[in-house]
Amino acid sequence: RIPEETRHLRKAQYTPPLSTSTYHLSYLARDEIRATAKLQDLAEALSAALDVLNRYLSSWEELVGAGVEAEGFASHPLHAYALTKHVSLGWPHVEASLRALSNRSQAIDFLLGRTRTRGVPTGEDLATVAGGLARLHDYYSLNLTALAHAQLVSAIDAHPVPVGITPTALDLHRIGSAAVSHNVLNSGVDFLRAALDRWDGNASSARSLDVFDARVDLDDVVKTFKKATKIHDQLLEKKGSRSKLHSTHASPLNKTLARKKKYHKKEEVHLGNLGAETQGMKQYLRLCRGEDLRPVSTTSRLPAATSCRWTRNVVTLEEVVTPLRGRPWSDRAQDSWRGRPPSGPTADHWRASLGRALREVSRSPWAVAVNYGVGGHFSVHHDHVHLGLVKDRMLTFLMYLTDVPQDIHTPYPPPSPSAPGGRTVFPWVGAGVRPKRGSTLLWYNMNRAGVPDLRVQHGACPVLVGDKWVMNKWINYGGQFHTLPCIPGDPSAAVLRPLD
Ligand SMILES: O=C(O)CCC(=O)C(=O)O
Ligand SMILES: [Fe+2]
Repeated sequence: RIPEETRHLRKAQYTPPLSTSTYHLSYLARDEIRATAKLQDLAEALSAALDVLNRYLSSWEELVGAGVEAEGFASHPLHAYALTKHVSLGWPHVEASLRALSNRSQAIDFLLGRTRTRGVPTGEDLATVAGGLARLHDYYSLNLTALAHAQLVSAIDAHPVPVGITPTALDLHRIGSAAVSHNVLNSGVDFLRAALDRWDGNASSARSLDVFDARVDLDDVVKTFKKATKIHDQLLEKKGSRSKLHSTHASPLNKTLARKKKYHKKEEVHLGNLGAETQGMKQYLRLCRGEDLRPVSTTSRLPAATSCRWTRNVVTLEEVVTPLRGRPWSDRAQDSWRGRPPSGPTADHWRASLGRALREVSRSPWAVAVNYGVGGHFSVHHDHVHLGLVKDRMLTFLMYLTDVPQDIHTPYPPPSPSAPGGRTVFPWVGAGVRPKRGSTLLWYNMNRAGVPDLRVQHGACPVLVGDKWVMNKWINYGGQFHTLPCIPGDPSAAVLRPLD
C-alpha cells in the first residue's frame, strides 16, 4: 500500500530536465520533430479554412452591400436567389473546413499537453546552455571569428568542426551576458566583443530563429561590454584570475594595467600534495586543455605499457568493460555493461587485488552511470564521503562507456580524435586521461589507515563536442573489511579479523 500522502507522486508526470544531457536534448529534438509535423498539418488546415472563411465572408459582404440586412430584402426574386446561392454553395465548404479543424482536436491536445507531460525548455534552460557555451570558451578558447564562418575551432586543437547554424549578433550578446552574470568574465568580454563586431543594425532581424527574440539595441551591447571590461580588470586585480566564483583572462584588458610585473610571472605548478583551492582550479584547467604538468623526471620513468600506472595510486586499464551485444546502452546504461578482468601488463600484486575488486564490481548491481552533454563537467572533488573508515569509498572504478569526442548521430563529420573535452584530470598528480571507450581508471581514495588521500582529488573537464558516458563503481571499505589483505599477496593479513 502506498501511503496517502505519497499517492499523488505516482500520478505526477515525469518531466525531464532538458538542458542537462545530450540524452535529454536528443529526446527534445525527437519530440520537436513530432510536434512540428502536427503543427505543419494544423497550419495547412488552418490556412485552407482561412481561405474558405474569407471567400464566404466576402460573398456575404456583397450581399450586405446590396442591402441584405434591410427588412423585405428577400421579397425580391433575384435577391432571394442571391441569398440562397450564397448559403447553399458556400456553407458546405465552411462546414467542411470547420470539421477539418475539429478533427485535429487530438493533435491540438497533444500540442497543448507538451509542456506538462514532455517538458519544454524554459528561459532558464536557454541561459544554462548559453552559460555552457561560455564555459567551453573559458576552458578551450574557441575562435569566435571562425564561429561566425560556421567553424567551431578550439585554440587547443586546430581541427574545425562544421557548425550548421552560426550564432547571430543577438546570440553572441546573449551568451556574453549569460557569462557575465555567472562571473565568467573572460568569456563574457570575448562574446560581447564578438557581438559588437557582428552588429550591423539589422542583425537582430536577419534570421527566422531570431523572430521571437527580444529587441536589443547597440547602446545596450556597448554598455554591457564596457561594464564587463571594467569588472574583469577589477576582479583580476583583487582576486586573481580564477576562483570558485569567477574567472578572467590571465592579464588585464587595460593595456597599462597589463604591463604590471605580476601578470608576466610564469604560472607555478604544485604537485604531490594538496595545495590551495584556486591553484587546484588553475591546474585543473591546464590539464583539461591537454597539458601534462608533471616534470620530465617523473614522466620519463613511467612504463611505456598501455596499462599505465601514473603514480603509486592511480592506474588506467584498457578493455575492462565491453558492451553486451544488441543492448542499447544509452537506455539501460545501468545494467548493459559487464566487467571482465583486465588484460595487459599489469603488475602482479595489482592483478591480485584487482581480480578481487573486479569480482566485486561484477557481482554488485550498484553502479552509477553518468551522462555529460556538451559543456557538462564535474569540478575538482574527492570521492570519499566522510563516513570514516568503514563504509567509505575506498576505491573508485571509473569506466568509460564512450570515447569523447565520438561520432555522434549527426550528419557532420566526426570531430578530430585529438579534440579536447571530457578528460578526467587529477590536479595534484598533474596528469589526466582522455576517455577511451571500454577502459577504466582506478584509484584508491584512502590510505591503508583509512585516511582520505587528498592527492587524488579529480575533476571531469567539460565536454566540447559529443557525448560522455561513464559508469562509477565505488568499492566501499565496509563490505570487505574482514577479507581485504593488508599486505598484497598475503590473504591472511587482513586489516581486521572477524570478531569471533
Ligand atoms: O566523469 C569523470 O570523468 C569523473 C566522474 C567523477 O569523478 C565522479 O562521478 O565522482
Ligand atoms: Fe569523482
